[in-house]
Amino acid sequence: MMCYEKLSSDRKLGASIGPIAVMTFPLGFVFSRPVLIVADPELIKDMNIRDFHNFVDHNDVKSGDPLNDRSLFNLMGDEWKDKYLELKVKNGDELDVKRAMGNLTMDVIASCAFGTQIDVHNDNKTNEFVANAQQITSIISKRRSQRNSGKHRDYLQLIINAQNRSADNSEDQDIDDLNEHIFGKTDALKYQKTANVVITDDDMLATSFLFFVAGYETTATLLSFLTYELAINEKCQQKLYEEIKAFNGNYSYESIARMPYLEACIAETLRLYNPVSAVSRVAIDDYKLGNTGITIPKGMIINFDIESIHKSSDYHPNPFCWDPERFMPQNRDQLVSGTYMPFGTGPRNCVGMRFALMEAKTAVAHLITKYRFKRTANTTVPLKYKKFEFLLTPGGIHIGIEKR
Ligand code: HEM
Repeated sequence: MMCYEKLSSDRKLGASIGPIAVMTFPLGFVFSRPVLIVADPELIKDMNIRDFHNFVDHNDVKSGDPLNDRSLFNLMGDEWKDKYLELKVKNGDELDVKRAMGNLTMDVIASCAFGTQIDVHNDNKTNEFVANAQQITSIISKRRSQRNSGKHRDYLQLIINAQNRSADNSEDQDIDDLNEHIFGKTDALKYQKTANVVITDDDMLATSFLFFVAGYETTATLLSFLTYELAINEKCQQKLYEEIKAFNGNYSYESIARMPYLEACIAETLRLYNPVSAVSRVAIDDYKLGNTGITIPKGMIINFDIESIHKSSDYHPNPFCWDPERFMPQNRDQLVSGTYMPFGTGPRNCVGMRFALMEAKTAVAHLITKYRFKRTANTTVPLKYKKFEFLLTPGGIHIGIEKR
């Protein structure tokens, strides 16, 4: 098993400062406001679950552009809660791994979020969606430039029209009644009918944009790091292959849920290579920070330092070692509660978590059935990272691939 120090120097910060720190300029300031860094699992749990009501919002990074300001990430307080529920309810050659996985996750997000069938790998020159997405979704920028020109002729307009119709359309009522007949009445449905949430065109654009940005790169990164680890850890790859092969190509939702080693490989990859190193909140009111004697003033920005906790030997023995065994059912009782949160924690954690996990597991099941990944002379061990990226980004992952 390979074990080595993988943090790039700019991500080592939290690990070296202890569980709580107010950082000084320039590192600990966001737009001239001081930031409290918290890397204590108990405090993070308290603040994100028990006292969530005081830390509902992310740091306000409003720019005046509705595409940014109306995205789920930037909604505040009750507005966020309404939107959140809405989404919950609807809700042999060498391989350049990062590129291949990016192609795959772009196909998936284009299909699931935008209802558009594309094939990035084979059609990246002529396909309009791909061409636009490569410049960060010009579907949306095109719309922005045509803001006052009435209705648009694109997929987003279809969704907006459908939503507007549903307010007074009896067909939707029929679907709800049918569901109630089969499953019985639910509070969620009652809430949906009375909440009277208004979704504007800007809300839909912002959400589409965020789903693309949040759903494409993160999952591509997870798949890239996992493929890399499988290539350099042959025994783990073989164990995974044998587990998946036993399902004879049946990778239904139910089958995927019965693959503990696949689950463990993904969980361990998200521990060691969590794409999002920290998440932030803003204190709605003054707040006593556990038994530290510190009171956080209203309006202070807090950064929950996920990276330090994932890499702390206090919680994860041999933290720089990629070892899926720690997430196998028989070993899970050794995990310390609250020390694993690649998707954040509490009511405002990642809304796309289940989608991302199912996408990644299904992709790996299909890939590993057909291909074997191998370390080559060009495979960089240990990996190098790009600095100052928002997500943890490898400098380049090159591995060998051969048909089984
Ligand atoms: C491996 C894949 C992914 C990882 C590691 C990840 C991680 C995260 C994290 C850490 C947050 C911040 C949570 C917090 O503030 O507590 C977040 C938020 C979010 N993610 Fe993900 N994510 C992934 C995939 C996705 C996908 C596939 C989608 C959508 C299709 C998505 C949509 C979102 C949205 C909309 C938010 C903002 C939620 C809010 O503010 O209420 N993510 N994600």
